[in-house]
Amino acid sequence: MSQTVKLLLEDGTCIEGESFGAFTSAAGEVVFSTAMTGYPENLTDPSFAGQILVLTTPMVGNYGVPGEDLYESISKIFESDKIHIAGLVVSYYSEEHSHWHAAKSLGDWLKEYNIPGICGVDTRMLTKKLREKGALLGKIVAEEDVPLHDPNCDNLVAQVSPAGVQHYGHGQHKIVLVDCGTKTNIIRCFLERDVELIRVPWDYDFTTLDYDGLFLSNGPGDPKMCEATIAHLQKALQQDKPIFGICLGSQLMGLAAGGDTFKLKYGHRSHNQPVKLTGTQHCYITSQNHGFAVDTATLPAEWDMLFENLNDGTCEGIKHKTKPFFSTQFHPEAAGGPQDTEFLFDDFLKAVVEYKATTAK
Ligand SMILES: NC(=O)CC[C@H](N)C(=O)O
Repeated sequence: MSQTVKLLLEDGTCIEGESFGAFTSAAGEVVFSTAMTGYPENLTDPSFAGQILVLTTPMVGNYGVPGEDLYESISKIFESDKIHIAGLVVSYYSEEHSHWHAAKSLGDWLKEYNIPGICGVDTRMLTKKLREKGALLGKIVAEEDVPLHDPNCDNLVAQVSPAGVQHYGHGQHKIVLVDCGTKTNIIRCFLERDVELIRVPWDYDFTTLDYDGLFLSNGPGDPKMCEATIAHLQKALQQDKPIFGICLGSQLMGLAAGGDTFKLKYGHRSHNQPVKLTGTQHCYITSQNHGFAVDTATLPAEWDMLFENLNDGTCEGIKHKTKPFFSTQFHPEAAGGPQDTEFLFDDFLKAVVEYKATTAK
C-alpha cells in the first residue's frame, strides 16, 4: 500500500509524492544530478552527506542494488560503507529490478539506512526551479515534521572522515591519502598502480609522516570548514613533494595556496561536464559532484587554472607554475561516469617518480 509524503522547499514549494525507502522525515540541501546511471555509487559517495538528491533521469531503481564484494576490506562496488544522502527524489521508482548483480531493490536498500525516498515527482520541473533559484534547503516530510537545516554550516568532513590511520598495498611509492570523505574508487585507482597507501583522517598531521606524494580526497560541505587540513597543507606546500587533489581536495589546495572558494548557484552534478585543459583546445567529458569552486581570480601569481568548465567558465582544477602540485574539481576516478581522465593518477605518479629521482642520494 502506498503512503503519501511531501517534499517542502524553503521557497514555499510543496510537492506531494509517494514514499519509497524509509517512511521517515529528513531535511537537507536539495541538489540535482542529471546522471542517467550510477545511483549505487552516488548514494554512497560521502560528498553527498546532508543533501537531498533529485535525479532527473526518469526511471530509477530498475537495475536494483548490487551485493557487497570486498577486496582487502575495500568495497569493490560502493563508494563507501553506507548511504550518505539525506533523502532521494525521483520521478518513476521501479521496485521491480533486473540485473545479474542485483541483490536487493533500491527501496529496501534505503530502508536499511533509514533514508526516505519520494517518487512520482516531476524532477525535471523541480530541477528547472533549482537552476533558476539555486540549490534550496528542503525536507521530505512523512508523519513527523522536521526543521529545515543547512548542512553547509556543519563540519560534515569531520563526520565522514575515518577515526584512525589505515595502510593498503605494497607498491614502491608511499602516498598519503588525506581522507575527507574519500570515494573508494580513488583507493582502487591507487591500488591498481605501484602504490603503498597511508589513509589518514582529515585533521591528521601528515607532515610528520615519511611519504613520497600527498593526495587530498573529495568530501562533503563547505571546504572552509576544514581548517586543520588547510593548516597542514600549507606546510606541505612549502616542500616540493608532489600533491594531487580531487574535488574538495582541489578546493583545499586553492585555500591553502591563499586563494578563495565560493558557492556555485546550483553546482555541477552529472556525468557529462565538459572541461578544457588550459593552453590547449582539448576537451574532456567528466564526472562531477560539487557545489563550491575555487575563485580563479583570487589565485596567487604562482598558480594557474588547470582546467576550465566549458558550460560556465568556472575553475575545474589548479596547478602550481613550478612545483608538482595540481588538482581537479571533477572526478578522474569517475564511479560513475566517464573514465577518460584517469590518466591523471599516472601523471601524479610520474611526478612522484621524478621527485624521488631528484632527491635520491
Ligand atoms: N565531491 C566533492 O568533493 C565536493 C566538494 C564540496 N563539498 C562541494 O560540494 O563543492
